[in-house]
Amino acid sequence: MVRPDYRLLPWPASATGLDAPARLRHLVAGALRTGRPLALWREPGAAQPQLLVARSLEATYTGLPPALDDHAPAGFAFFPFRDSDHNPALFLPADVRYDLAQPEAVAVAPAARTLVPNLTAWLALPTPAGLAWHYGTQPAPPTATEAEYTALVRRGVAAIEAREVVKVVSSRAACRPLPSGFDPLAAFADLSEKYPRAFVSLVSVPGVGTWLGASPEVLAEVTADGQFHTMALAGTQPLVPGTRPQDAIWRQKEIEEQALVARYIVSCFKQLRLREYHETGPRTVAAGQLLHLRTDFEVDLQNVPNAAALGTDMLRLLHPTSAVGGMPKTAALDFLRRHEGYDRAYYSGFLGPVNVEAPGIARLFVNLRCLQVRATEVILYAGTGLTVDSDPAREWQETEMKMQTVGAVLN
Ligand SMILES: C=C(O[C@@H]1C=C(C(=O)O)C=C[C@H]1O)C(=O)O
Repeated sequence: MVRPDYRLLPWPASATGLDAPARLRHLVAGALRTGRPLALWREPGAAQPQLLVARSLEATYTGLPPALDDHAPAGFAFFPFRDSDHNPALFLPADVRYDLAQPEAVAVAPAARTLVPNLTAWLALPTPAGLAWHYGTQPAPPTATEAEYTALVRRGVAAIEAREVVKVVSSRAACRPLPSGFDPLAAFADLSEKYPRAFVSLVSVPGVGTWLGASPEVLAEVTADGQFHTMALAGTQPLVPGTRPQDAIWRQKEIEEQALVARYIVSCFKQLRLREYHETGPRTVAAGQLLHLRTDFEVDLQNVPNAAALGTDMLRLLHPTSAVGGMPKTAALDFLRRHEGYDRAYYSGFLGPVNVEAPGIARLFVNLRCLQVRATEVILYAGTGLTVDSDPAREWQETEMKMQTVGAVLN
């Protein structure tokens, strides 16, 4: 749905022969060529993706997590694990929108009216073959060998045994050569097809880089019918071909790990003095080739005092959740800062549209199962929740499996 104050730019006659994906490529090329940030995403279960182009890099800098109420600005949040000068918190204003479900026109927000002549010129150009993706200016992160990662896991387990933390989620980066002719737009389409229930995203921002992902995890969602939704997702095992998720058997370790995440969410509700919420699960869900335990939490915003602030307040309490940091939060984040040995950047941050479809609709996901595209290499990221029973070799295996979700597009 396009909001009434947007101006609709029809495609010129020269675009008549172009289908919606070709038009998408065309717009992406224009945004990249003119140094503009963009976000392309496909919501879980949706048939078509949507593109948003911000009018300028400067307009995307924001110091805070986005507000989740119907008066808040419309845009796409791209938030790092830890906000810093290297990894700024971004909010791409919804200046130019292209919804592939409505491929006949491009919508331009009132704040970006001055772009109309430039946009009209882009639309009339021939579709370019190569695209100039934005690359990050930070060096590639150090990657951990199996020996280094298992040492980190042992350290984490020791910190749990010493009661410094109850749970900590360690992670690592891995580097692969960029396959020749790698096309992020084709990879995005591939992920959308492979993972129909994931939140599939491709974000490209000057200086920050190009990130591609297929996330299974909702961080905070506010829906058209006035519901707030979040989830506790944790515990991992491979989906054995020919078996059903609901028949999976879980070990005590995963059950406890996931219960901690659920308890953390409940503690956030308690801090906001919210008692009226529905909790469903835990149940087993599939995410690509993996199974996880998931508990869903729903709040009917019609039934709570101060409903307008609830989404915003919850988001600020939730990030980073114990599914990606640990518990207690400060001690776990401190452990990671001291021992993890690399910069997570936007991995395990969050991303998604706020008030884009309509005021009051926001869908933010944890940035998991993602990779960063660089000029000659690709960086994959994955983590694992540690408990006192963690086996280092298994945790390494789990990061390998998690990297295969998005890594499938490199084969
Ligand atoms: C940290 C990741 O995933 C998180 C950790 C999980 C676990 O420890 O079992 C499962 C799902 C996610 O909440 C990741 O995918 O990198």
